[in-house]
Amino acid sequence: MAKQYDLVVIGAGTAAMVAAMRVRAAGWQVAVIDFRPLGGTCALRGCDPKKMLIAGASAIDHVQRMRGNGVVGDAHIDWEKLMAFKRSFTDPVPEKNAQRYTDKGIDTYHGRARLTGRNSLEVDGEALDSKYILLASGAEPVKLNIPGEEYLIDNEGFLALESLPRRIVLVGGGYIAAEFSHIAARAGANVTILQRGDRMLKGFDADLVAWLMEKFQALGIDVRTKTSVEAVEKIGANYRVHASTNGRKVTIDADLVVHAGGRSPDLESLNLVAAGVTTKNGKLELNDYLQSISNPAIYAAGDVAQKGPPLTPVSSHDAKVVAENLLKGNHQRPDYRGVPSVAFTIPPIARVGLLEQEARAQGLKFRIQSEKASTWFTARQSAEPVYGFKVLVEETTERVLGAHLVGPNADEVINLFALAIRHELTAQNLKSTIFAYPTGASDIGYML
Ligand SMILES: Cc1cc2nc3c(=O)[nH]c(=O)nc-3n(C[C@H](O)[C@H](O)[C@H](O)COP(=O)(O)OP(=O)(O)OC[C@H]3O[C@@H](n4cnc5c(N)ncnc54)[C@H](O)[C@@H]3O)c2cc1C
Ligand SMILES: NC(=O)c1ccc[n+]([C@@H]2O[C@H](COP(=O)([O-])OP(=O)(O)OC[C@H]3O[C@@H](n4cnc5c(N)ncnc54)[C@H](O)[C@@H]3O)[C@@H](O)[C@H]2O)c1
Repeated sequence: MAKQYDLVVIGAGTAAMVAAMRVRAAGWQVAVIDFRPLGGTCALRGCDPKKMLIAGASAIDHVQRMRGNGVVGDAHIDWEKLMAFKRSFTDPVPEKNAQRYTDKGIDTYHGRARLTGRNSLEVDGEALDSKYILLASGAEPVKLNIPGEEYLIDNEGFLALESLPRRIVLVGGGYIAAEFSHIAARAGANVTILQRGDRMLKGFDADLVAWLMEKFQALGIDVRTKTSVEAVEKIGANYRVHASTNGRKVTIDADLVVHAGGRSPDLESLNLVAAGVTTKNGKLELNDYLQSISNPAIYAAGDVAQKGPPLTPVSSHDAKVVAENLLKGNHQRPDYRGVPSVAFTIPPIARVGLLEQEARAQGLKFRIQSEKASTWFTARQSAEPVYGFKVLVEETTERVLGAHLVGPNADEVINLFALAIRHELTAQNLKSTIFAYPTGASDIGYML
């Protein structure tokens, strides 16, 4: 007979952990399933390991910026040891997660879950029945549908490299290409980015991205935009990447080719049809409560839901909403106002709220304060000329509509703008706040 649960969660990442813990705390019988080690993308293959490597790359960058300013001597990355530093965080994650689930009385299953009916699924030959099922299965690298696709490694492979090849090609020009290129270049690799779009980091403000590109150039990262990768060929131990740029064919030789061409949920492997869960244009059809419109027993949260931006804090927020709705009936809707996003280049670039073109498209009346602030004290004291901002303030209400930052502290200061947007603070509220000096936040008053 199938084992019975109140909630079975497919996936064991951020969304799964948050939802499972909350529902279990109310006494429900809960299970989580993952075919990978417990922990999810962020902790094992994304945000956290990436940031451990960025720590090494940042140290190199800081030394290089301060060279000639009182810092002497060389610093370089020992990739093997930097990887060991990364593993000091990632290796214990699955065991710690397993322990947390066990301590709370949540069952864990290892294997790929497939839905078998409206309230049932199977994992590794074992049948489970559940009153509710939460899809928290995240996203996977998209199929590029190019010959030689099998030669590319993805984020998981890159973040586990035991040695760093000399010539690296990144396919795509979004978050992953930006971050991985900054790590690899500072560790001594020759990096080429092949980006189909006409610029990198299309989710960020175009002016600020242009300022950041100076850093890519200084690092010797070869960024080729309007360049679409069409095939990857294996030649001996190496690769030849075939691309087209403005109709012209080009080839680039590499020791490693990395997939940075986008991620989307793998809905197919879930066998949604068996559970009567409908999709539209590659997305689950969900109501405002993150519940399937065709099967009320099924909810979704995080990257797989594709309701908010595919970021860790959004997965966590979705999961809290779903847990509330499961425990007390549908009453909470996700609220994605003021979700900040950072690409952890060195220096970082950040955004929250609306881009300039989005605010214009909405017909909003707003003023823009923007400056490349290379001469400001924040830039000077960190010897980092890439520093600038663009802030949009609504004319009638004085609300902050959007904030865009690049340079030192952008990854932290953006959170203050997020606070302002989410809680509808005015520009004057921010301006009149007394921030510690000299910190990144103490520049905010001059950005409004
Ligand atoms: C390289 C990289 C860097 C990133 N950096 C950041 C960052 O700095 N900040 C940020 O906010 N976000 C970042 N992200 C995004 C962030 O990692 C994700 O938004 C977040 O982890 C999604 O969490 P989730 O719980 O929705 O899914 P996941 O954490 O992806 O968990 C889903 C789990 O489901 C499992 N699964 C899938 N299908 C099945 C199945 N059929 N059966 C069983 N298990 C299944 C998968 O193995 C996976 O472990 C990054 C992503 C990547 C790839
Ligand atoms: N710091 C962060 O928050 C962070 C970091 C990494 C990843 N992520 C998450 O992971 C997701 C995936 O990141 P990503 O960088 O892979 O995707 P992305 O969507 O940011 O960028 C992918 C880019 O690849 C290009 N591309 C696709 N196919 C191509 C081809 N054949 N040739 C050339 N270019 C091609 C696309 O035009 C696009 O600009 C992001 O949406 C983000 O939410 C977040």
